[in-house]
Amino acid sequence: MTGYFITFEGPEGAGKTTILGLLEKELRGKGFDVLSTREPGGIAISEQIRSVILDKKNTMMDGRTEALLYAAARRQHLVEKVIPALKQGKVVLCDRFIDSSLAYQGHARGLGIEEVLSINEFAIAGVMPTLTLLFKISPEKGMERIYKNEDREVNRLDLEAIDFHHKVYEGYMLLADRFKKRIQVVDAERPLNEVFSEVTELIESMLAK
Ligand SMILES: Nc1ncnc2c1ncn2[C@@H]1O[C@H](COP(=O)(O)OP(=O)(O)OP(=O)(O)O)[C@@H](O)[C@H]1O
Ligand SMILES: Cc1cn([C@H]2C[C@H](O)[C@@H](COP(=O)(O)O)O2)c(=O)[nH]c1=O
Repeated sequence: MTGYFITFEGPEGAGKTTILGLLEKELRGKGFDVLSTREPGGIAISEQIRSVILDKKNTMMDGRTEALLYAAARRQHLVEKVIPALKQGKVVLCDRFIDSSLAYQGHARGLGIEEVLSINEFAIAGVMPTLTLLFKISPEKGMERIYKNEDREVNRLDLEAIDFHHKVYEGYMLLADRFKKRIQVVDAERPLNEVFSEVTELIESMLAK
C-alpha cells in the first residue's frame, strides 16, 4: 500500500478532532489527496455499531462485548474505506484506531492489553498506522474542555468515573513507551496554535522520508 495512514489518539477532549480538521486543510492546500475519517464510524455499518456502543442507555454492556464491537467496527471501516484509500496513495487521517481499544478496553476496562491486542490483530490483519499522534492531556483538563463545548454530545464512555479516565491516560502512556517508533507524543495542554505547529512539523518530516 502506497499511502500514509496517520492516527490521532488520546483521552477525551485532547483536541484530536480539531487538529485533524486543521491538518486536513493544510495538507490539501499543499496538494495532498487526503481522506479524513473516524472510529468508531466512518462508514454506515460502523456508524451503526458506534450508536450501539456509545448509547447512554446501554449501561449493561459487558466489557468484552464492548471490545468486540469496537474491533468489528474497525474491521468494516478498514475494508470499506481505509484500505482502498491507502491503495490509491491517499493520506488517511483517522480520529482514533487500535490504540484506543488498547488504552480504554485493554487497560482502563481491565480486559488486558494483550487480550485486546489479540482480537484486534484478527480485525486489522496487519494494517497498522504509519504514524500515530498521541495527544497528551490530563483527564481533568480534557473533561473540562468537553463540558465547555455545548455542541458535543456526552456519550456513555464520557460518563465513566474519573478513575477510568485516569486509567485511559495511564494506558496511553504505557503504549507510548512500548511503541516508541510509531507513536509520537504531543503535549496537548498548550494553546491550539502551538499544538498545531508541532503536528505540522512532525507530519512534514514523515512525508519527507
Ligand atoms: N489546544 C487547545 N486549547 C484549548 N481548547 C482546545 C484545544 N484544542 C481543542 N480545544 C477545544 O476543546 C474541545 C475538545 O476538542 P476536540 O473535540 O478536538 O477534542 P477530541 O480529542 O477530539 O475529543 P473527543 O475524543 O473526546 O471527542 C473543543 O471545544 C475544542 O475547541
Ligand atoms: C475507537 C475506540 C473508541 N473508544 C472510545 C473513546 C471515546 O470515549 C469514544 C469515541 O468518542 P469520540 O468522541 O469519537 O472520541 O469511544 C474506545 O473505548 N475504544 C475504541 O477502540
